[in-house]
Amino acid sequence: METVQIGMLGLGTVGSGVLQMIQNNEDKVANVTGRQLNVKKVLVKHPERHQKVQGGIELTTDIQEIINDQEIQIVVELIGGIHPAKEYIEMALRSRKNVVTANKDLIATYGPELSRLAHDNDCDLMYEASVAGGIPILRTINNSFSADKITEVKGIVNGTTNYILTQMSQQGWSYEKALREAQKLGFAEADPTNDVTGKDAAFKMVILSQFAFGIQLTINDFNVTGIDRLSAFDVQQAGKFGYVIKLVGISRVINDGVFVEVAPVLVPVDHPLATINNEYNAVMVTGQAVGDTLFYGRGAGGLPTANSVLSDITSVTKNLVLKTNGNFFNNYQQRYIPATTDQVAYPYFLSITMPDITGQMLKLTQIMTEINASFSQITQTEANGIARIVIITHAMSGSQLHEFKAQIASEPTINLDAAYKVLK
Ligand SMILES: NC(=O)C1=CN([C@@H]2O[C@H](COP(=O)(O)OP(=O)(O)OC[C@H]3O[C@@H](n4cnc5c(N)ncnc54)[C@H](OP(=O)(O)O)[C@@H]3O)[C@@H](O)[C@H]2O)C=CC1
Ligand SMILES: N[C@@H](CC=O)C(=O)O
Ligand code: NA
Repeated sequence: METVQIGMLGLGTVGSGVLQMIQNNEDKVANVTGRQLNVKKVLVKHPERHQKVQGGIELTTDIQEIINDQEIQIVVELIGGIHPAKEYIEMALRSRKNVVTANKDLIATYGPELSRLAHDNDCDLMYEASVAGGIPILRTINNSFSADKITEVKGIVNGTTNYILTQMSQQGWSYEKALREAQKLGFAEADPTNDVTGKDAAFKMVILSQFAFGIQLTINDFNVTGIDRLSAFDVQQAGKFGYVIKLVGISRVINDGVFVEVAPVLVPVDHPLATINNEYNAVMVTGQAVGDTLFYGRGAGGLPTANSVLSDITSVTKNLVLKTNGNFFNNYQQRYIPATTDQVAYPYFLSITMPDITGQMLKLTQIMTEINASFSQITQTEANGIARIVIITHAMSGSQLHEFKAQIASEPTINLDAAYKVLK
């Protein structure tokens, strides 16, 4: 049987998982593709850390060793970040090597440009692992929703933050302890800033929006809020109202436009997304014909992510056999029109502090009345002369919320500490 030679860039959490899977599952891959897979060379930064690597694999710190190797037909990029991953992928594609990557930062930022370069060189560029780790979501949207009109894609697409929120609420762990553990388990990015600030989830929503709606956008086109400023008080209060707070990405068609956001939102305890815990992710895709569908699985971790990388490697291998490399991974294209804030309506959870003195509550009620918004539920707790008011509103538009924030900002004694959407 012929062998397909692979060059891998990076041998961390995901790279090690890919190596393990290729070595353990070679029979099945050979059965499915008619080819043997062999990892010939691996690019690393610190070769001294990888001395135990077996199977005749050559370690290198020089990318040219892989680019100039005529036998290597597939380059698997698992370094992460924009540079030098982008330059390495470009070099590989220009040398007519197919590329598989798990790099959402890069694909969300330069995906269309790199896909064009791949196409121009008759190469594949596939990135199933870039969204929701082990959940096979991109190929599913591409293949199985090819005719249905998708109206919404929403879900939990960052494993690290979902792990942190779960441990904080179920084990009472501090934010710092939960983050440290997520790093130890290999869920977090090398620098976890993008995880906790919502940027990693935002990259994934950019890619999901490309597949679901055909639109090209960047993370600068929509609001992104992470969990780094979420207070334990708000998590507790949400619980008392019957909600859990999850970091959710939403991409939703409204009239002719698309509304996209990543933020902590209140999810009713009986909603499917409320039951997604730890590093698990879930993506809910709603189609006009099919209605709601839900895809669930591990969103981070070596082996689950490696499974998605291997699904791309086997697809590329099948294309090599059939000589059909060079098609776009996603070829749905539509113009992107952002939905305007007055079109987007949700109930809100508003967390407010004010001095515990007469007249304050009246002011708050007057502001709500002036902007034509109303309360659905409200609680007040007090400590040290400060009243903490938590409100769940009826649905209000983004413009009403904006006006509410402006009016509260002009009241020196009333502070709006948090405003989160509430899912229905
Ligand atoms: N971890 C996860 O659960 C998931 C990760 N991803 C994505 O997969 C990719 C890899 O992530 P992960 O495995 O966690 O990352 P790690 O930090 O665990 O591994 C990165 C690897 O890349 C190597 N590397 C880094 N910089 C360079 C460089 N300049 N030149 C050569 N080698 C370099 C490192 O080498 P050395 O070991 O020698 O230092 C290391 O082996 C990222 O894009 C990430 O976003 C996607 C889904 C899930
Ligand atoms: N850091 C990411 C890894 C997968 O994409 C996450 O926690 O989801
Ligand atoms: Na995936």
